[in-house]
Amino acid sequence: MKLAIVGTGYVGLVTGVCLASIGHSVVCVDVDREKVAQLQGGRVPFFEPGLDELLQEQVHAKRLSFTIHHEAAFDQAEVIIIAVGTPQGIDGLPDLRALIEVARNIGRTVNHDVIVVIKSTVPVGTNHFLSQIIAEEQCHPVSIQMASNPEFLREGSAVYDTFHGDRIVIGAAGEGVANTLEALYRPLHIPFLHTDIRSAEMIKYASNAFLATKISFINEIANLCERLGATIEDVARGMGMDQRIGEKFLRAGIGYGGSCFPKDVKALMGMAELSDYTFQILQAVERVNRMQQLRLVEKAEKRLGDLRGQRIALLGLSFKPDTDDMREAPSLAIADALLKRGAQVVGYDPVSMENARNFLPAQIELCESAEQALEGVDAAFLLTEWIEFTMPVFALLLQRMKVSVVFDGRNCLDAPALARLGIEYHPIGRGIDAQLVTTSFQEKGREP
Ligand SMILES: NC(=O)c1ccc[n+]([C@@H]2O[C@H](COP(=O)([O-])OP(=O)(O)OC[C@H]3O[C@@H](n4cnc5c(N)ncnc54)[C@H](O)[C@@H]3O)[C@@H](O)[C@H]2O)c1
Ligand SMILES: O=c1ccn([C@@H]2O[C@H](COP(=O)(O)OP(=O)(O)O[C@H]3O[C@H](CO)[C@@H](O)[C@H](O)[C@H]3O)[C@@H](O)[C@H]2O)c(=O)[nH]1
Repeated sequence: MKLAIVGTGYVGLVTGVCLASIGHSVVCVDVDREKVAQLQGGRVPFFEPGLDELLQEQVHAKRLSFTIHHEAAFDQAEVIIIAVGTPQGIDGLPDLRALIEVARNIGRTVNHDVIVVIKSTVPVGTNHFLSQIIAEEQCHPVSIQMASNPEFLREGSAVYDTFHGDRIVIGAAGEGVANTLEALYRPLHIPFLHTDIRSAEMIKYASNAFLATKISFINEIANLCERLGATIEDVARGMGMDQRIGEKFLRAGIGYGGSCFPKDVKALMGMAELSDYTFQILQAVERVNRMQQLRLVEKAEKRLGDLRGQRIALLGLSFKPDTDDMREAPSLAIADALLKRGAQVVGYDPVSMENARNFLPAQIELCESAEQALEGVDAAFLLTEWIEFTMPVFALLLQRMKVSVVFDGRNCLDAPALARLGIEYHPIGRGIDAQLVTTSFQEKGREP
């Protein structure tokens, strides 16, 4: 099938490359000239495991090409997949300007029958809204049919997720459109779910909001484990073994970040508000997440006292491992809170140093290696569970650099190994002194 993909970000590029690899002929278009030039040169403009090799293979096989010209991409395309950004707008709802521009371009340019698929995450009703814009701009008497096909890939495992997704959701008004899209994705052997367009749009937000809820929930349980002398990993394992709960997304830590959860939770609350409905659970999910991002700072203040002048290393800056994406990374809120308290902050990330420079305040010293970042620090904060930090050799590095206190926001370090090396370790959600807990219950006149 001949496809045009609009937007070559994490979603558009991965989708384009993967669809080319199952035999489709794909032209990707983006307004960012520099990005397109890099892609034409065979280079992926961001870090995503496995994408470079696959991209080069598909370009070489002449199934994949890149352009800045919409008309060239749309020419002969049977399906146009839109994957441009929908960042958070001023009112909490997504900013749809890029999508509107693409819809206008489609209306003005397309001179043959086509299916337009919205893959970007968009508020319920956006497909309908965009189809009106296309119709208003339409210059040729052709059939332009819309479909919603939300994307569920995760950054850092985007290629794997595209080939091994749990479901492909196709929201369409007619059977013809749904059948064409099913044929497009059939080689992936992923189960399909056919719905109406609005339900497909809602599935995306409901899924992300539910996952964010799971994270805030387990983080609150972790906070309680600390106070009641339980261990969050054991608790999460015990919960996850119940298949109705499931083991995934129960990792406690310093909260969720990234370009999706924070923005999509806000958007769903915004949609609720516009419908005169208050989404109370999500208000709490957001509040808990904001609080959770600062847990390590609180712990450090409790342990080290006034943080003014104390030198603190932030290890891992991206919002999760295996990506260089810094959007809404917890490291940003943590760096900010430490600076406000007068700490001297240094940072290191194995991959996202270039992006980190653009996102973090200039006062933060960025280092070329973990070793450099750990030089003379009073404490280290582990913020992203990159594999290099979880290797046994990293604990030895901490010892060699004479780091005496470590606050682990991802519970990814080996506590007994650190104890053997004489390093004080503060993870999230592991109650350390159940005796204290008993005392406090008794003080309140209650037997635990
Ligand atoms: N990043 C993810 O993991 C992920 C996963 C699922 C869904 N989503 C959703 O998919 C959408 C895209 O996300 P992303 O992270 O890939 O965004 P991104 O910011 O990485 O990329 C968006 C791309 O669109 C391009 N663009 C903007 N206006 C354009 C136009 N008029 N014509 C052509 N290209 C244009 C930009 O230059 C950019 O390259 C968003 O709605 C997001 O919520 C993202
Ligand atoms: O148990 C967990 C799982 C995740 N996280 C955090 O949650 C955030 C998001 O992680 P993840 O979901 O793995 O990454 P994303 O790339 O943001 O992917 C989410 O957002 C995408 C964009 O909408 C969706 O497509 C994906 O299905 C959805 O998982 C990160 O900060 C993680 O550290 C936790 O704190 N605990």
